[in-house]
Amino acid sequence: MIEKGLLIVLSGPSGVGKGTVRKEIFSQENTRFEYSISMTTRAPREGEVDGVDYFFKSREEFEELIKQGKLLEYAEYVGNYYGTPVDYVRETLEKGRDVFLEIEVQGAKQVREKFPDGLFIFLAPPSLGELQNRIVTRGTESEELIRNRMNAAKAEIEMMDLYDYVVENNKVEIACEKVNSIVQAEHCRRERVEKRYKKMLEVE
Ligand SMILES: Nc1nc2c(ncn2[C@@H]2O[C@H](COP(=O)(O)OP(=O)(O)O)[C@@H](O)[C@H]2O)c(=O)[nH]1
Ligand SMILES: Nc1ncnc2c1ncn2[C@@H]1O[C@H](COP(=O)(O)OP(=O)(O)O)[C@@H](O)[C@H]1O
Repeated sequence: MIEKGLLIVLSGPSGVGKGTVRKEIFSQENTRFEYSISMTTRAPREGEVDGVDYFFKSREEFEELIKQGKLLEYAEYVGNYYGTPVDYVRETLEKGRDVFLEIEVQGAKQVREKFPDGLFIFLAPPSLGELQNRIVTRGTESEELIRNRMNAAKAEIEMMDLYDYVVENNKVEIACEKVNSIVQAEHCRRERVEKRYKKMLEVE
């Protein structure tokens, strides 16, 4: 019986705009997803608040969380750990609410193994050239890191096949609309399956 919330995973290569799209979706008043705040060992940036943007942890604390099985997935990304708190995700889904994860591709692969029923959306760049432009204009990376990111991006783009949907992030508003439509369509599909299932049980 399908009665739990939907686990929505938005992923894609570094610099494609995952954070931008996620923030835009959550700034919309009618958003009904619950955003899962990640744990990280990276230092807070100016303006970031513990428990709002991330739960900021030391390396020791993070490794303890891994040991205790408190993370649904985790990955090391540019020298820092990032991970999703498993209890929050499971409890929120149990309440019938949709949970939204915005994570990099290694983590998304782990979630796919644990939640094959989740809805996996790959955010793709319009082109590799545009991806490089975005990483460069963001201005947070050195030249060497940009080269590393571009090499990693090619491998990340090949992982697109593991996803249910690919959304091109050309215009942020349009990418958000597409993500919202995909989620809505998935809910309708699941309701239909559930109705059919109930009917089948009535007949037996
Ligand atoms: N695997 C995994 N990746 C995460 C998690 N939270 C954030 N990320 C990803 O980590 C990467 C770096 O995030 P951040 O340091 O905030 O920098 P950003 O590149 O400005 O988004 C981004 O690709 C995020 O999508 C998480 O819980 N698990
Ligand atoms: N649709 C878009 N068009 C142009 N620039 C974008 C778009 N989406 C994001 N960006 C810019 O690209 C850069 C990377 O976006 P970001 O959200 O940090 O990516 P990610 O979280 O995937 O690493 C940022 O400077 C952001 O403003």
